[in-house]
Amino acid sequence: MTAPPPSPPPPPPPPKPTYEPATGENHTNFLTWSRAQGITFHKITPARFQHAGLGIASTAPIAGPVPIPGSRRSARRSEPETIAFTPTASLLTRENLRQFAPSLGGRDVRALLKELGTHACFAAAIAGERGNGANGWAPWMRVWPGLEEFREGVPLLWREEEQALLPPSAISILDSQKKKFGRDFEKVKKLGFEFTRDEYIYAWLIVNTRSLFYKPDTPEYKELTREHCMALCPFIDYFNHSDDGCKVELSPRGYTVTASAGSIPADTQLFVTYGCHSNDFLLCEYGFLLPTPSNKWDEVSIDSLLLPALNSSQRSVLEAEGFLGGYVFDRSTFCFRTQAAVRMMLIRDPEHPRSRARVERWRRFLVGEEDGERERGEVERWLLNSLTQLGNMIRVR
Ligand SMILES: C[S@@+](CC[C@H](N)C(=O)[O-])C[C@H]1O[C@@H](n2cnc3c(N)ncnc32)[C@H](O)[C@@H]1O
Repeated sequence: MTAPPPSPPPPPPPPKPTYEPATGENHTNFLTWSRAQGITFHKITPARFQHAGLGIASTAPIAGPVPIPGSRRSARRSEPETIAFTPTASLLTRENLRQFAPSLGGRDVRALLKELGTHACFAAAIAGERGNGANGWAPWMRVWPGLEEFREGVPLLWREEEQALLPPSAISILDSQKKKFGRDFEKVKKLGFEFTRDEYIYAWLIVNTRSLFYKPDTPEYKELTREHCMALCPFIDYFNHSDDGCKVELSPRGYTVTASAGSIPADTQLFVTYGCHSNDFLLCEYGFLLPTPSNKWDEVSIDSLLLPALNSSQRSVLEAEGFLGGYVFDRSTFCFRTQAAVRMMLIRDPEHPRSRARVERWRRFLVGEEDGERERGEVERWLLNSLTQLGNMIRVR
């Protein structure tokens, strides 16, 4: 008798998901609180991911807007499943600030919003309520990161010598953030709030990292500039960012999240998109970076190379045309502003009458009436040289 053939080896176990559902008491309480508020979520769970901290994972396949087979109109797509929904009444908005923050006491909330603006005012409300266990939104506040977690990622909280290691493009974002925070904290103190710097900066960063664009169709919001149109949104603020995330829609009922394209398999991290942001911006404003090739909005500022290379006459012509500063390159090309500046740099004295013809040609290039071929070689040499300089700076760091 011959021996039976050896049985095939068992199939390898499925790869272990790279997340653990967030099961701590604070998260469980928050989910119970959420359901009681009418917040709904399906086939997803808050989870901790390797390298990306807390976020949202799918626990089962989720249907997205897939093309309907046989449909004559190729644009017809199936209704996507609702992944998460947060009703308006649960948000932190300008309208319900008083309800959210009893600590504002007898203050005139309208006047406060006018004086401080939305960001600084929300931060004052949060700083005043964070320690209030009886606050109606307390279970939500308990799942937010703490100040120590912010210290790891957010440059605003780093020591000066750490901040100095950032590239110039990030330093300029950080500088404006420092100014904005400084102004807000000063105003808050003048209005008699007695927060420590740590208390206020924590709340200010919570607003900075967790707010959504919020512009309901009301007369008040028509008057507001974009930077003041924001709300904080329980549950939907669990979603991390990618450059291509789920769709988040605002209606008078609230915010709804659906898959933006195709369906989502189980055990996948779900993202939303915070905006078309470069890695410098994500790091300074949110405290994280996307891996380099995966951020389609990434760009590198070359202001620190280009601006010092312009003489005062070149700067003043560029300024007059609205082309001074804001020079970047992305994964495929240098921006048009850079073209404008480098081409201006080739005209040594643009305000002198003898340069008139060249400056006119430069202006025609700006409006697309001149192809710019004549200067192309010189422009490309300058740009190549600037890339080499940047490469050297990066290696030194
Ligand atoms: C609105 S919260 C998103 C959910 C979140 N992780 C939390 O703390 O609840 C925004 C923060 O999440 C983190 N974050 C968002 N997207 C990320 C990503 N793609 N990778 C790593 N961290 C991310 C950053 O710390 C950011 O400030």
